[in-house]
Amino acid sequence: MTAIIEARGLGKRYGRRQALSDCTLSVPAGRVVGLVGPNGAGKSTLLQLACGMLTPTSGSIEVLGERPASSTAQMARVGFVAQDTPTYAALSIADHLRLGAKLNPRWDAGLAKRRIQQLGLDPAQRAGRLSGGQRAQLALTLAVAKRPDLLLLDEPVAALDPLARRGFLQSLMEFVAEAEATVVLSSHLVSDLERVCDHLVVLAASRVQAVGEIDDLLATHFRLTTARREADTLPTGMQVIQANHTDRQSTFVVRADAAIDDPSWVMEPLALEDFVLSYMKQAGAAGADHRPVLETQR
Ligand SMILES: Nc1ncnc2c1ncn2[C@@H]1O[C@H](COP(=O)(O)OP(=O)(O)OP(=O)(O)O)[C@@H](O)[C@H]1O
Repeated sequence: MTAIIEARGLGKRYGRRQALSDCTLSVPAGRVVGLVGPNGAGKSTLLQLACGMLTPTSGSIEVLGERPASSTAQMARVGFVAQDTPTYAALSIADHLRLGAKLNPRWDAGLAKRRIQQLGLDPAQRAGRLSGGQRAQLALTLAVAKRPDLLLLDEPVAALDPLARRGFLQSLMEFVAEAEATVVLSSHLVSDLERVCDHLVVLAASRVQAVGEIDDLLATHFRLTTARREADTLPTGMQVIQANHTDRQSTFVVRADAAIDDPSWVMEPLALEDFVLSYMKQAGAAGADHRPVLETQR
């Protein structure tokens, strides 16, 4: 399977702060990949390394088979919207679209115009006068109209109201289906990621904690409940991600390839949000030296 992003032992250090450590992952073509993790986990750093705005301090990353931003041809195939959705305050929306057409060889003028119309935005309006959400929509329009093979979006829906968020995610899915593009988007909203993503990367404490197809991740993680007992009494082949105990009862989030055939255990599937939270908590408890615990690739 062709990998659109291939990172090996990737790391980024800002002075003494290690923002990303030992990140090894492979993003398959045609996927919508959710990047999730707590504040300061390294999500923006990873996205900026992927678009070539940052250079690694260790390891390597390849995007579309090349070092990021290594050629204009490659840059034309990658769209990136930074977290602060930068636009030019003094330029109008129409100016932004004209600039997009001049700078991007694969520019889709019809799509850009349609999107601005659908959003009810006035093309004559200066970007500096737009609300935060409207500015985000303009930045997203510019990125999509570039017709990239890879679209990197850093918290694209953070500034959007719930209706606009739903609309944006819908149009993102249509874009992916039509253009057969790969999208990586970071978000704190797991429910949004669940709606549009088929692949997930959990980053916490500057490391990849879990990565893989969402269906595979959920098929191999469970919540186990039983009368109080310690984790080392669990059946073999189970990896404990998180353990909680009350006086009478123990609950474990585990990774397991098969169900337990023992009536003293209640084994339930895990919701995606609980899956993400379990890995985030585990990373928090283990501290910054924690090693990646799971890699599931098809
Ligand atoms: N330019 C910088 N200089 C120094 N430290 C930085 C810089 N940019 C990021 N960091 C640090 O690197 C770490 C990772 O930051 P990053 O912005 O990648 O996290 P994030 O997961 O995107 O966070 P958030 O969800 O809050 O946007 C943080 O500890 C942050 O303080």
